[in-house]
Amino acid sequence: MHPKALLEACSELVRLTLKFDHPADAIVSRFFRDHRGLGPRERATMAETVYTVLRKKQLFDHLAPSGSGPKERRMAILGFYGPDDFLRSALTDQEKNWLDACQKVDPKDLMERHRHNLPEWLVQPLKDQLGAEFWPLVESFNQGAGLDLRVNDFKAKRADVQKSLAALGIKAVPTPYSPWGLRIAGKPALNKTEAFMRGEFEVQDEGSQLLAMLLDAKRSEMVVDFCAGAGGKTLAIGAAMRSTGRLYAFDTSAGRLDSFKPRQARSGLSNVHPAAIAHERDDRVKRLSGKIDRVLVDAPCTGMGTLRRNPDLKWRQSLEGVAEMAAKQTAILQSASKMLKSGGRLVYATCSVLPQENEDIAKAFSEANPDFVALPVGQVLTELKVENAATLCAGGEDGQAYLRLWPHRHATDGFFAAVWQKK
Ligand SMILES: C[S@@+](CC[C@H](N)C(=O)[O-])C[C@H]1O[C@@H](n2cnc3c(N)ncnc32)[C@H](O)[C@@H]1O
Repeated sequence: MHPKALLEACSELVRLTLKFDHPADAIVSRFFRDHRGLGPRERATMAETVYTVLRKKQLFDHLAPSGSGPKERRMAILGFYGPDDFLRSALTDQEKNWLDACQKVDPKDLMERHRHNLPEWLVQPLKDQLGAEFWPLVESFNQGAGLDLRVNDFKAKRADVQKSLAALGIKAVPTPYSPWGLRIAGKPALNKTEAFMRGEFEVQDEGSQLLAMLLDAKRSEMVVDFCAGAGGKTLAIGAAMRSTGRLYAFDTSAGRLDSFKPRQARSGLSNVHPAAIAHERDDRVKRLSGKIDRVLVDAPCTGMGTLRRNPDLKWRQSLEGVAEMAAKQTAILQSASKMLKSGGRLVYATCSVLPQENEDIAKAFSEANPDFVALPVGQVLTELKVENAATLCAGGEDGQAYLRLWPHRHATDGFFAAVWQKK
């Protein structure tokens, strides 16, 4: 594609995503579906350009007014993902001069908000938790996420999947904490590989794998994945149960559960029972009251731990949104906990880094439910033989109360988990 046409296409996609009326990944996928003639390289340039604009929006909003032409074009120029000379061949002389001036700006001369590119309401809670580590976190949010796989150990061994990928020239190394994980170099296409089609692995962040591990589901148990979505963690739990017992995958979104079907078929698991529920007090939930061994609540959340992948979320969320989410999380956790039998395990998890969705919810649950004993996550992970478990945790007197994963520390998304046992 001619550089001018590619820059135009990037500008159009930037215009569409900056409306913030739908998630950026959905807008990008739809655009590519509607423009089937775009090749893989053009798609990669366009997607990365859009994501750079979303990551650095505050800085680009600051630099754009000194340029000319439509704003989305100026944003696309600033965020363009590709060689500088290729970009410049698409620009007018005026634009080239403006870009020169922008590229000469010394970051040290910028205001803090133009360097961290985060909404104000998100800055203080992060600084309060991280202190000087706030800037390494900002850096990692701007770098994009890596690619992790979870080997389906019901079907294959991690070392064998690693070998079969190596035979295709795909470099994979074991993840540091999850015994099921492989970390892939680069972003190779994996879903056409035979190992994938045989159901030997799924793409899953190492952090998500650790959340599923915390449930520690065993053969022949009755288990509920309360917010199963497209079933990423359901598959990990079902494999841990060796396809025995009963694993209910609940979600209020029938559409998400539908996307689980092909994944379940590949996985070879026959113990999973997906079911759409109307809300957390659905009759299906009530019927299981006191009957379940383990419940995972992978709660809907603001996704503020996933800004490496979903940078648009920070612009589509607000403090009011966080408060609404917290009310929903409290209600879901309370309702889901009713299903547990005596001695059963409850895991509450989010992919948020905000205490309002994490520690605050967990503490309030513990206070309101004295029949649930909080288990220190550091101890649970150590029992599961996860290496350096203590470094994955925070909170409580010894810093071991909760799972607390951070992109800049653990190379995972930001995750939280709390674990309880019902008396
Ligand atoms: C964080 S996502 C789950 C991701 C999923 N566990 C996975 O590993 O792929 C949260 C899910 O909660 C679902 N949800 C929202 N409200 C719910 C409710 N009241 N009861 C059950 N699920 C709900 C959403 O549809 C969404 O799929």
